[in-house]
Amino acid sequence: MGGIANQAAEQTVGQLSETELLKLILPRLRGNATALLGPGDDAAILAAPDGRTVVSIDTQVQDQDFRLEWNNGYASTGFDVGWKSAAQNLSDINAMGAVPTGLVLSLTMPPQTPVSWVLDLADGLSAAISELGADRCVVAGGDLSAGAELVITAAVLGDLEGREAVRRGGGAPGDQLAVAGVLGRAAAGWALLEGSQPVSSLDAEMLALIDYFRCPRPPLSAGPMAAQCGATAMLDISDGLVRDATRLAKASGVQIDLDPAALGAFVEELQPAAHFLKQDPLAWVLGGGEDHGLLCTFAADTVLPAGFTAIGSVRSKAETTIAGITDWVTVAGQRSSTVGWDHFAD
Ligand SMILES: Nc1ncnc2c1ncn2[C@@H]1O[C@H](COP(=O)(O)OP(=O)(O)O)[C@@H](O)[C@H]1O
Ligand SMILES: Cc1ncc(C[n+]2csc(CCOP(=O)(O)OP(=O)(O)O)c2C)c(N)n1
Ligand SMILES: [Mg+2]
Repeated sequence: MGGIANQAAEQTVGQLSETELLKLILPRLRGNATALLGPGDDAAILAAPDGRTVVSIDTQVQDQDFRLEWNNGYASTGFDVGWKSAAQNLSDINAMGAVPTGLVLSLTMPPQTPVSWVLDLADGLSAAISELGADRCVVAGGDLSAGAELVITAAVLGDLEGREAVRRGGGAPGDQLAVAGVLGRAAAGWALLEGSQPVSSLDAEMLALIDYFRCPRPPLSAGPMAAQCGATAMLDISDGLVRDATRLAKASGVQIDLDPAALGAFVEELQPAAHFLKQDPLAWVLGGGEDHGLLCTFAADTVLPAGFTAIGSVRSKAETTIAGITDWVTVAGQRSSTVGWDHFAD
């Protein structure tokens, strides 16, 4: 069987039937006894012990979210894209205070895609689910199609385990603003990939930043823990700290001021890469998406759970507006020059 699989791995997806391709992919997708019915029928069946189901979906499109050839010579592997697909989806479940229970995967591929690239994608997806600690998450099924470019979509389900979900709109004046996970590393990695210095010339520290862009590590236990500790609002940072903090501020009707001193450790570790690329590391920390950290507000008297760092304050929108501050999010009271990622903006 291994011999046949190896032979197929040298082929392109256009040389196989859907059934043959699925036969190769399915054993690599993480299965789990918690699925009442896994891949193979018209739909899968998962248990929903809480009675409520949390659901989210995220897509990656070739040349919009990853490149098969980056400017610095690196080629995104199937593993990278599979890992990120899982990570970005699991992160949205985490950000509600829930635990991922199931994921479905849709792959649109040009016929010339190597089978080995797709199998690598299945391995990356499964590795992220395991290594990030989504122990209850099963890959329940998916879909295959052909198209002009690679499009990878995953939808994920989650279980609140009896907790209340933490939404974006519960932040209140006087709350502490805190973050779990990292800020700016994926943006630095992305800048290196788009830069003109060949990947072969980068040192280990810079390669580690590219690794973080390729395979982000959302802090998956932090969401349920924050929910348990009474987080008043929460979301994951996918499009950049300032943009996502603005979403939280608008939903909560509050004004957020970020403390640059509290962001210092995140900025500091990016200094060598920033120096190398002649870019501003604070812009990566404020505007960089794709790290999938968690941004939370907690009441002033809440002891921050392990893994969270205070990075700013939450004020009354009405009061700050009267004081002449029009922005939902400021940095040390000033307008941020960095806004973050938007697929439809330039
Ligand atoms: N095409 C769509 N149809 C319906 N709802 C959408 C669509 N795109 C985004 N949304 C919803 O808008 C909200 C914001 O989306 P998005 O910014 O992608 O969330 P996130 O950054 O958490 O992944 C989410 O609740 C999402 O479900
Ligand atoms: C080729 C390429 N260009 C640009 C980017 C940068 N980028 C793409 S999506 C994104 C933000 C997060 O993705 P999105 O689909 O908005 O996730 P969501 O907010 O829906 O979770 C960023 C910073 C990239 N990863 N690859
Ligand atoms: Mg999100």
